[in-house]
Amino acid sequence: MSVKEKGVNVQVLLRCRPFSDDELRNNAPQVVSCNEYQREVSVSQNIAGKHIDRVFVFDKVFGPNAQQKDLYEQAVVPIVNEVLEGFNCTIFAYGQTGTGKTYTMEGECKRSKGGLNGELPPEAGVIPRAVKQIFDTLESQNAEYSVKVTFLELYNEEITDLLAPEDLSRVAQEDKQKKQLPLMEDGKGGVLVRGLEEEIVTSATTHEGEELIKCGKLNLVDLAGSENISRSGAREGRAREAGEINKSLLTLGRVISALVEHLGHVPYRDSKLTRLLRDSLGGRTKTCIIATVSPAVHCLEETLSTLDYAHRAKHIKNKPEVNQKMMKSTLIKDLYGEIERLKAEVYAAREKNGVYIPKERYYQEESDRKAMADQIEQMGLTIENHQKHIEELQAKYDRQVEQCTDLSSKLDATQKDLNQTSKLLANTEDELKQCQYSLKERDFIISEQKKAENALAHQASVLRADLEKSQKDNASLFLKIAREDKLNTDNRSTVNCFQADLTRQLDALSKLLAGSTSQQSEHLKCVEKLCNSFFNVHEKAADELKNKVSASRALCVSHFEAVQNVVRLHKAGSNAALDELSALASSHSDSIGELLAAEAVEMNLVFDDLQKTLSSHQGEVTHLARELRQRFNASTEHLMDTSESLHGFLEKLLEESKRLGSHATQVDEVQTKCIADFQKVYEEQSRSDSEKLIADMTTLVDARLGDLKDSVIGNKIFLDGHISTVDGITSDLKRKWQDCFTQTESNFKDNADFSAAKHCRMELLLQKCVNTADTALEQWQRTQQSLNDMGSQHASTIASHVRTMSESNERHDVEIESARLMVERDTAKSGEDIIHFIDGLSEKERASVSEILTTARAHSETIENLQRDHSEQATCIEQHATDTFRQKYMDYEPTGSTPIRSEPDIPSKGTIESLRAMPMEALQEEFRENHSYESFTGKELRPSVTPRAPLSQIN
Ligand SMILES: Nc1ncnc2c1ncn2[C@@H]1O[C@H](COP(=O)(O)OP(=O)(O)OP(=O)(O)O)[C@@H](O)[C@H]1O
Repeated sequence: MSVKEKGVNVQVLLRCRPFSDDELRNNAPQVVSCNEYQREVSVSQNIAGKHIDRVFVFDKVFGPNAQQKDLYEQAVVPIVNEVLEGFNCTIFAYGQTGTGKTYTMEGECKRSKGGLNGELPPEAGVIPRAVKQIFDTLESQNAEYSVKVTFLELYNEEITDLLAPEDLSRVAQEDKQKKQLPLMEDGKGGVLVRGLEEEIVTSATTHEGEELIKCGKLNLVDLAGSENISRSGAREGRAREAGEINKSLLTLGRVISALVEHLGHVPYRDSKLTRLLRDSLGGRTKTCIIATVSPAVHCLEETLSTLDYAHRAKHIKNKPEVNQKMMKSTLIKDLYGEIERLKAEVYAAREKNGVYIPKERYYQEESDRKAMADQIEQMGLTIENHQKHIEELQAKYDRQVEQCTDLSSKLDATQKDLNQTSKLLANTEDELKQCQYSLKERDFIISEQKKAENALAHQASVLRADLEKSQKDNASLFLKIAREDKLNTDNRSTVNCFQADLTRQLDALSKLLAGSTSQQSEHLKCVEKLCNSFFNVHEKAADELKNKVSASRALCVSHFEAVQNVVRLHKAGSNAALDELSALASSHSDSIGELLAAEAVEMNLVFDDLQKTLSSHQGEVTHLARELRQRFNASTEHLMDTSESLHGFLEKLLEESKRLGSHATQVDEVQTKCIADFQKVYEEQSRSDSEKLIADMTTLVDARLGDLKDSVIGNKIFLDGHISTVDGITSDLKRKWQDCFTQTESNFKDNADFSAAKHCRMELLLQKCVNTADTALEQWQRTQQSLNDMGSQHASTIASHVRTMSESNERHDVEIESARLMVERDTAKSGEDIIHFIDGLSEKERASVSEILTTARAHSETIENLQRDHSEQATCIEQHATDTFRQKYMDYEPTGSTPIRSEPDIPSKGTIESLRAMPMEALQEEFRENHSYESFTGKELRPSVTPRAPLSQIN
């Protein structure tokens, strides 16, 4: 497998800063020590009185004494070279606040003066050095190049362009929103910051030669402090800031975990930082993390956390690729495209007629917009329906109002008619009263006449008695009193005069009576006519009234029915609306429930995931601890084995030494034997060969043998010494080994204790995490339950409300119905009452009118009778008086006895005149004085039905 396929691990460097002045002043103990050669960082800890060291190995380690230049040359130069080769590279600093991230990345150029010949000051950090290297290299290559720089700040999840023109950066705080730059997918799996200022730093003169263009990118990132948010002093106002920073760093941690553990889903999208660094973490960029720590004890916890974090990040594998080299023409084409796009953007920005948003958000917003449009359409339809309904109701209401107005105008007209009729009735009643008054007046006059007639009759009878007495006296004196003839003649003439006078009077009376009677008859006729006309008018008015009342009743009924229909419609409408509301509420509640259920499922998944992760972590930690222990045990065993094998080896060595000793002895023996054999052979040969030569040879051999013997002995002595030395060394080694073994064993035990303690601690932490997750789950379930309860409560409240409303509608309907029935009944009753009343009134009037007519007729008859009787009586009186006078005065014979002259008591003319009835006007005057018209009531006006006696007895 090639490197490209396998991937390259993220390079992790560790830099520990020197003690700060404060820390030095406070004599802060050192807990971090760096071994740059071994690339190790060890952290000393004292846990429960035990001293424990933790060691981390990184790709490179820079201790407190490491200079900026050292770090740059050892770690960054190769990276910048790779950038110049066409790779994309990222260097980011990670660590607690105040541990030197900015110092490492930027350095302290401002404080320090630059060196000669454009040399950077020794305090200059990675960024200025990298920039210088890039330009130096490009210049030295004498190549055509172009360098662009972008400088952005990611703060509170908001990206700000630090290269934006100054006037823009000076805008008010509220305008800052506009300046925030959106992060967008570039469509090639990467991200770009839309609208980020690109500064072209410098460009060498153009050389038309090479057609291929290399392109490399270097990202230099200075992260925020990695410490706990609670300790960063983030309170209240800064909570969001802390939260957002924390979110970025937490997401970065999660991304690293996901990459290290090869999880399927890497949550790059959860923060802008991870979106920006996406290609640097598990992508095609070469990445170098510079972890910075403090040596002081008070930062221990954060230091350990940073070390753990950085150590984990070591396992991230990136697959760096050289950026595609492109043809100049293609690049120019691309650049033209880019220019066009930028032009469009500038135009849109200038005209403010364009908006740029991420694709996902666009699609999301598009779908939201569609859903909202549908909803709005539906709502529009509902509103339209409601509007129509309202319009219908309004039209009905208007019609009802119109009908009501019509009815009220009709009612007014009827009222007016009724008033007129009432007036007419009152007038007619007045006229009737007047008539009745006149009748009474006439009755009174007639009774007065009767009284006068009676008085006259009485006077006439008195007169007759006196006359009879006088006639008797005169008859007795007739004879004697001749002289009284003259007187008698006078008497007769007086009587004749009286008779004539009486006749004249009676004639006048008769004439008066006849006139009065005819006047009365005329009057009565007039009354009758009036009564008839009144009756007709009244009947007509009553009929009309009756019709009007019936019509008004029918109208009322129809009106009530219409109202009831409206009410029914309204009720149906409101019931439908209420049903709709209820359905809507329940659907809302259902949708909330569904949403919650969906959310719950998702949350449960998340929690399950979390729990699984935690339990897998727990299992892994346990496994790790077990493995660690096993490894400890294995290494202990291995050590034991090694020591035993070393023992065996040493013993073998001893044995070998001993064997060497015995071998030397054997050699010695063999040598001795060999010498003896040689001597023997020599002696045998010496007997046969030249003696001198043999003697010489013998001497030589002897000497040689002596030498050999000496050397063998020396060898043996040396070997013995060597064996004893080896023996000493071995036993020494054995002892030392024993010591070392004991020491290692105790170390292992310590380590095992430490790891057990850590294991316990981790288990505790994991348990806490699990508990937290459980609590969160419970909390979530409780929230869900309460939300569900709330939803159903809400729905039931709405339903009960709807029920109450519909019940009240029903009640209202029933009430309206009963009211309608009651009104209808009352109206019918009152109409009938009116009709009955009018009928009764008409009946009464008819009766009274007929009674009037009867009375008038009787009256007229009586008057006629009176007139007839009167004329008969008058004739009779006249006749009787004439007969009586003629008889008395012609048949008178003297008796011879002259009675005593007596003066007849003849009423005087004045007396007789006083008996005359008063003139009509005087009688009317008297009647009116005694009976005022105002106090006059119809009941008293019943005319006397007893016919008055005619003036029959006057004479
Ligand atoms: N290696 C170093 N050698 C000398 N001084 C250092 C070193 N590292 C850091 N310092 C000093 O420590 C102080 C804090 O460093 P710096 O501001 O770079 O920390 P930081 O991690 O960037 O903090 P923050 O997260 O708040 O930005 C500075 O005064 C800096 O000069």
